[in-house]
Amino acid sequence: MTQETPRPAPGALDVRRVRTHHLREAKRRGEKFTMLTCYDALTAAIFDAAGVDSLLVGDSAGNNVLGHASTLPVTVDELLPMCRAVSGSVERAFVVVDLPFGSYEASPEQAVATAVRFLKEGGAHAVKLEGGAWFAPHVRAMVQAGVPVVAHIGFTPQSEHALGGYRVQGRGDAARTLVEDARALEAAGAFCLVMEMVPAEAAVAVDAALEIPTVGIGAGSATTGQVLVWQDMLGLRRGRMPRFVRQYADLHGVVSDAVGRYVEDVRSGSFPGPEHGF
Ligand SMILES: Nc1nc(=O)c2c([nH]1)NC[C@@H]1CN(c3ccc(C(=O)N[C@@H](CCC(=O)O)C(=O)O)cc3)CN21
Ligand SMILES: CC(C)C(=O)C(=O)O
Ligand SMILES: [Mg+2]
Repeated sequence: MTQETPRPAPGALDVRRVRTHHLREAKRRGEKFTMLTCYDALTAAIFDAAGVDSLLVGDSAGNNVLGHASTLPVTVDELLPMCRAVSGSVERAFVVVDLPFGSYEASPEQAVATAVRFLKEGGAHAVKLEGGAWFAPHVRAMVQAGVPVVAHIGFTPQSEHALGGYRVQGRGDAARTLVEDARALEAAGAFCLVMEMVPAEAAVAVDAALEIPTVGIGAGSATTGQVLVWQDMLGLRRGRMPRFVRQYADLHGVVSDAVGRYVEDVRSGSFPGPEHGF
């Protein structure tokens, strides 16, 4: 006796091109979505084809591409070409770019001007900014200009010196402040909200207080989306991993071995072989 496998109803993210309303729809339907950082064309094409729903051209490029100790030195002019490379290499994924430190804080006008550059010159589909309720006017101005905005609260790396280092935010009573900030950012028009390094219970409270989907990094499993820095989850980056990372591959090992063999082969004269010549 054969039984027909029931075909699952297509999910909210079962689409040819991911858009803001699909991410919102995912939350309503209780479905999850994925986000990975991405800074170049080749990884963008791989992640897009592998089914990642959203790519973040993060200012974490400061640490992971440009060789800085933090995200603070990253500029718009550095992030723009990476953004263009990523947005030009995806067919399906939704591309979000970080507004770099110093490129939006001064005024809603400054935020609009920078965001417009990222959509116009970088091909981004949305921008992300770090901070709470005090940036509601900036969010509103960008949304009015036609820019989809992702908010980012909890540990906000651009404020590491103000926050006193890389620490969990929203412990105890501070969870209420996170909820208030999130509500203000949603009311200002943000369509999505990232929470970084907050206790799982605080993330549950924030997510429950919002209509818009939340994305977590070190924020437990209640958020609709999850985001990781790709060099962390694929084991390319050396050093101690943050607690919130699950490592899915050892690219550092793969690349070290391969490059080591190339060096050996050239030194020994075994590469290039006759088949590599003309
Ligand atoms: N490679 C990389 N991964 C990231 O996740 C990341 C960046 N770079 N650059 C920008 C920000 C900075 N972020 C980070 C980086 C490190 C920790 C970290 O080391 N956390 C430790 C200590 C936490 C604590 O002391 O409470 C951890 O174990 O999670 C956290 C957030 C997240 N972002
Ligand atoms: C860690 C994520 C959320 C980020 O902002 C980045 O990669 O820059
Ligand atoms: Mg960032």
